[in-house]
Formats: sequence, structure tokens, C-alpha cells
Amino acid sequence: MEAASNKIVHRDGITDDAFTSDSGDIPEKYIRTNEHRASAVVGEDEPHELPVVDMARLLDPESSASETSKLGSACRDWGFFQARTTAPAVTCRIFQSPDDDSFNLFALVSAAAHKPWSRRGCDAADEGQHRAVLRLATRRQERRGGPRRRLRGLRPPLQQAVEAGLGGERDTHHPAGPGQEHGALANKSTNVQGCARGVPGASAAVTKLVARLLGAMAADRGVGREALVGAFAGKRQSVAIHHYPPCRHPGKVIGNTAHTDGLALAVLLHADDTPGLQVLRGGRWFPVRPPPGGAGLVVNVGDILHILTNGAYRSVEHRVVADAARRGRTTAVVFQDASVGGLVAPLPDLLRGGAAEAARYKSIPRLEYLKVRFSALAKRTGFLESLKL
Ligand SMILES: O=C(O)CCC(=O)C(=O)O
Ligand SMILES: [Fe+2]
Repeated sequence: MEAASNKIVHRDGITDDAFTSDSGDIPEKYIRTNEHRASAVVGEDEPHELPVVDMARLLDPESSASETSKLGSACRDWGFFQARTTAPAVTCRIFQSPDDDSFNLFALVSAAAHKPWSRRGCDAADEGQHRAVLRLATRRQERRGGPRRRLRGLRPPLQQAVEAGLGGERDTHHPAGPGQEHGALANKSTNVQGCARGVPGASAAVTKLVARLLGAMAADRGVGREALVGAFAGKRQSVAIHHYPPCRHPGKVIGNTAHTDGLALAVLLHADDTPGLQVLRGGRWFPVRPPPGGAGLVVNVGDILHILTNGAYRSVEHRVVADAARRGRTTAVVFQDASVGGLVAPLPDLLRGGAAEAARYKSIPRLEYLKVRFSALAKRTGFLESLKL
């Protein structure tokens, strides 16, 4: 029987089922076949590629206008694009070489993937990642008398993010079947805290990349650079690191259920070339191929940027499917927050002047926005729709 997709799976349960059963079947409660059936996946035979924005061309005055318009179309049509960059600063700082002792994410992720289940709590991704994050952050606060003490030493943007629960621990697990040892789960996400030493460098590199993209987005949207860059300046940044172990039954479980990202912009780094990410476009799932050789990042519009641009740039659903053949998949996602004067609202510059647009979304205080989004996730109701005017 197919499991209801909204079942909550606790990690304690996973431990028992995944390691004590030897039947080779996937426990019914982990099956997400219905999610695979929900929409068609575009096959290998239909050529497609995520739009590519070349960062060097974006900066070069000769090519900047045409690359800016490519960027704008990508954000309108796909909500996703690949930012091609040859500068190794971003990727290297997050996924540093395993030989470098100062910060070794590979070791961290691999330790997370192989350690026995701890009992720190786990919620299935389909309950909503952000809810899980919030709950874990709250528990952490209760246990330790507030996260501030534990986070001493982190630089402010990251510290704020973790305090807000946005960069907190994520543990969303879906077992792929017992007997698969450590490959029994389709998604293990770990948190930034263990990577604290390496993150500030990566955070600075991502901030720079994001500022460049925002400058071009502002030009494309016809607002002053400061209007958009200012909405992001000094705002929270958080990082989620995901590890998706290989899975023998990729068509039955899901690595990361379909969702849109709640913050403003997400920058995704692939640590390997295992595919898995799929983007919903025109009712079909488009598989995203990891940029070859790590020469690029996948960027997507989140709900807040959707609202800031008055709906011109689209926050689209995406998901991660499991892969049976390869050794697993590891990604890091840097989320960037934004708001205008404490509000999540269309950029005021879009609503005034000669080319003024009518506001298509309500303006709501940021805290209320977060609250509404969490409860919408819990109830599985359309969130952006509920803010539409
Ligand atoms: O791991 C991936 O490819 C995507 C993860 C994701 O969508 C997220 O963290 O919001
Ligand atoms: Fe996402």
C-alpha cells in the first residue's frame, strides 16, 4: 500500500526499521512512489539545459547587457540558472581539499553519513525542512540555555542565521531499504555548525557573487542597483549541507521532496557529479546536470525574491531524487535572506514613477512572513498564492 505522503518519520523509527529488518523491502512508511508519479520527468532523449549565466561576461562591459538579459529570462522562465564561474573561490572554500586540515567538509559529511543514528531528532523532509529546522533550533535552545554560548566565535551573519534557526541542524532522512548499511537513507543533511571555521570564507565569496548577480537583476528589472542590493545587504545567510547516499530503490523514495525555497536566493554547490536535482517547469520535472568539474554553481530564486520582484522572477518547485548507480551525492546550499525596511514586499521602486506597476503581493513584516510560511508548509497550502493581491 502506498504511504500517505504527509507521514512524519522520526529517526528513532528509521534506526529500528533500517537496521533490524532483513527482508530487503522498504518499510511502507518510507515509500513515496506517489511523489514520483505526480508529474512526468523529462528524459535523456529530449535535449535541455538549465540556462547558463557566465559571470565573466556579466562583468565585461562589452557583453554585460546581453548576459544580463539572459539572466533576467532565466529568472522569469525557470527560476533557476547555472552561474558559470572559473573563479575557484566559492567552490574551493566550501568544499576544500581533503588534505587541508583547516576545514574539511568531505570528512564532515562522510562522518555524518556513516555515524550511527544519534537521537537528536529527525523529521522527514516532507514535513517541511524549515519546520524541522525551527524545532531543532528550539530544542537546542532548551537544552543548552540558548545557542549563543555554543556559537561563540562565529561571525555575525552566520551566528544570526543559526540563532534564527535558519542555519540550524537539518536531518531529513528517508531510508532506501534495509540491508543497505549506510546507504539506507536517501538524504542526510547536516548543519553549518560543524563547518563553522570554513564557512566565513565561503560566505564572503558567495556574498560577492550574489552582489554581482543582484546588480544585474536590478538592471534587468529596471530599478536602481541599490534598491535590490540594499534589500540583501547585511541580511542573514545560512548554509545547509546535504548528503544523499546511493539508494537501491530510487523510484520509491525521495531525497528531498518538492518545495520552493523560503528565503530570497539559493546558491547550490555540487561536491560531485551525481545528478538528482529536478526543477518543475510547465508541469514536468527537468533534471539538472551538475556543472562539469565544479565549474559553476546552480542559483535559484526563492519566495522572497519572487515577491521583491513583484512576481517577475519565479520561485519554482524543485526536488531531489535518489540515485542508484553512483556513490552518493553531496551538496551545500547557501541561502540568502532579504527584506525592505523590515518587510517582505515588492520593491518600492517598482511601484512608483513612470513605469509604476500595481503591487501583486501583499507587504508583510518579515517575522509574520516566516510564521505564515511555516504554517503554510505544515498545512501544505500554497504559500505565495496566499500573499497574492
Ligand atoms: O541538494 C540539492 O540539490 C537541493 C537542496 C535544496 O533544494 C534545499 O536545500 O533547499
Ligand atoms: Fe531547495
